[in-house]
Amino acid sequence: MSQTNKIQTLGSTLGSLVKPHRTWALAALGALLLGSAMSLTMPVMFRWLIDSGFLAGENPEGLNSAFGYLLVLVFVLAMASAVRFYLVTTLGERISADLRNRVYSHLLVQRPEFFETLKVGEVLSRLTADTTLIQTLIGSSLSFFLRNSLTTLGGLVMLLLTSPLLSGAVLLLVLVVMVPVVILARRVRKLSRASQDKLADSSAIAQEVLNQITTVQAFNQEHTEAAKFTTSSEQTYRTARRRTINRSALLFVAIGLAFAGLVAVLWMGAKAVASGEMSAGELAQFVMYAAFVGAGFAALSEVLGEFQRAAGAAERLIELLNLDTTIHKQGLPAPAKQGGFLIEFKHVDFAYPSAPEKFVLENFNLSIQRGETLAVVGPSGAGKSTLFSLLLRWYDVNQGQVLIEGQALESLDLEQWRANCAYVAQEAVIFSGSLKDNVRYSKPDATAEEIDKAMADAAATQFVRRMPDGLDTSVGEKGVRLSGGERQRVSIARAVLRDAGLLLLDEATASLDAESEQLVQQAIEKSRHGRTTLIIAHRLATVMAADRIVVMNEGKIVEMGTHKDLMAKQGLYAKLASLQFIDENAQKLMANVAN
Ligand SMILES: Nc1ncnc2c1ncn2[C@@H]1O[C@H](COP(=O)(O)OP(=O)(O)OP(=O)(O)O)[C@@H](O)[C@H]1O
Repeated sequence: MSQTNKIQTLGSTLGSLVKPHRTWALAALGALLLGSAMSLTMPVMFRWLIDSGFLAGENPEGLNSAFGYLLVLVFVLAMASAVRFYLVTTLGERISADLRNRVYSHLLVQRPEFFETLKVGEVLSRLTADTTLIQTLIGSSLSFFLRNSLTTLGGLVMLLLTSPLLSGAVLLLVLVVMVPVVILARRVRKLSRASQDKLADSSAIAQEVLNQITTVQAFNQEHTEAAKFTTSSEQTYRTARRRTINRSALLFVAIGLAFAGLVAVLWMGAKAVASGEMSAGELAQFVMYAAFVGAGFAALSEVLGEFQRAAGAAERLIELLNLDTTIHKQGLPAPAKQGGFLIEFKHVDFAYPSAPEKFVLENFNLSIQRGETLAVVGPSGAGKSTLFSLLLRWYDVNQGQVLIEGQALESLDLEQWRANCAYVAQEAVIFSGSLKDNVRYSKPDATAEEIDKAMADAAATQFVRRMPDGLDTSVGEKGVRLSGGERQRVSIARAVLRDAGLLLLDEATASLDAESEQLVQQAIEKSRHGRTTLIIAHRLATVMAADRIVVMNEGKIVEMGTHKDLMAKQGLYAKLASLQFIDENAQKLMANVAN
């Protein structure tokens, strides 16, 4: 993006953010204008004081009222500044909260592929650090900039009115100061972006490691991980230092040149007073305005650095907000659940967007009847879970179609369609909160009876009874306080509670003991009536209970039929089944030995 485009996008983003709060922003602007006008009036007051005999001690009454006016001026200035500060800072907070909410809502509707390429830590850093920068920009830098621009501009006009010759000298000075400032500011901006990126990298590293802390500790990787983090944060530090060096240089140039010039102007002014070309009051007024202008430019150069950082942050946030990996959502009303759904995969080709060359499904065809329970088996990586990803529309097919009751899945209203699906992931997903919160995640308005029934169906009643606070027991982040099997039962209860027309179970019973598995099996058995159920399973017991079994290998269906048919075929299924039998026999043997 070119520099002008960047400023334009920053401007239009800021504009759209400020728009809903324009009354507030206008009030802030009013207070700012009033404050600046008061500041600019101050030197005139001083000139008047000096020239009307303040120095000579004449006219003591006039002196009293002049100081009285000055006091009023100071009071108005103080009030305007306080009001401006309140309005502007609050506006900054409001807008940064709006922006955070907007970015977060936008993130939540991104396709899963977005999160495959961008690390969660990085996203979080954008959500917090970058929005904070915008807050600083609106809540202080922008007002600082406006205030200083006004006093600088007003000061310049007043300088010209006071003494055109001396003003010429001051303007020359401004030009001399501006050139190095602009060059340095550009460098600061580049380094700012780099520094924010580096910070995001560090937080992405920390996020991943802290999420997997037990594995890190089990493999003694604490030192390696700490070293990785250190390397990353050292890079952040070095970039930040380079930025600070440049900003310091910026300050030196701006302040040094400005004040040196001021001294020169003062010298010229002193000579003018001595020769009677100027009154003492006029010189005082001139010097005050020149100080305004000098300090104004110095302040502007400083705030320019802030702008650059905020522009970097805004650029990244705009990038996020403009991302369009969202799924086209609106569409035809999804068909009503009438004893489940008729689902057809027709000539489906599919490759994950992150590996577009590798087709996970190729010319895949499958019809699933209304109310059918279909088991999907096959070796790891065969493409079983991918079928679920397509049915839940995390991804769309590359070729062919997925039809629901004869309608293309892509044409259906996504929210309505997903409301018809209940899904249990391969790895049970548990949120922090209570057991109850976790179960009713699928149906927030569920009654206590419905929750109890779902828990009972998922064979979870027993373990919940043993919990200190029953259903209100807090499970910890990601459910760390539950065992693997307990987590799985909670996520099954969640799916059962949804009472959806399509139930998708991805190895839902894998971490259950034999008894719980049997109980859940019975629950699935009970709940399969009136809905279409797809079960990905490795265990034979689960598979045998299905109406039909589909055997997949390398993205294709290689066999299909009942357990009996498939065993008779002596193909892949029979092979997988025999391995499973051996496995189960071995387990029984072990159990006998243990007893
Ligand atoms: N997000 C992804 N991006 C790229 N490739 C993926 C992604 N998810 C899965 N794959 C690949 O797609 C293929 C099928 O994966 P899938 O998860 O459907 O297999 P599966 O049959 O469910 O395996 P398992 O029994 O191990 O769960 C695998 O080769 C896998 O590496």
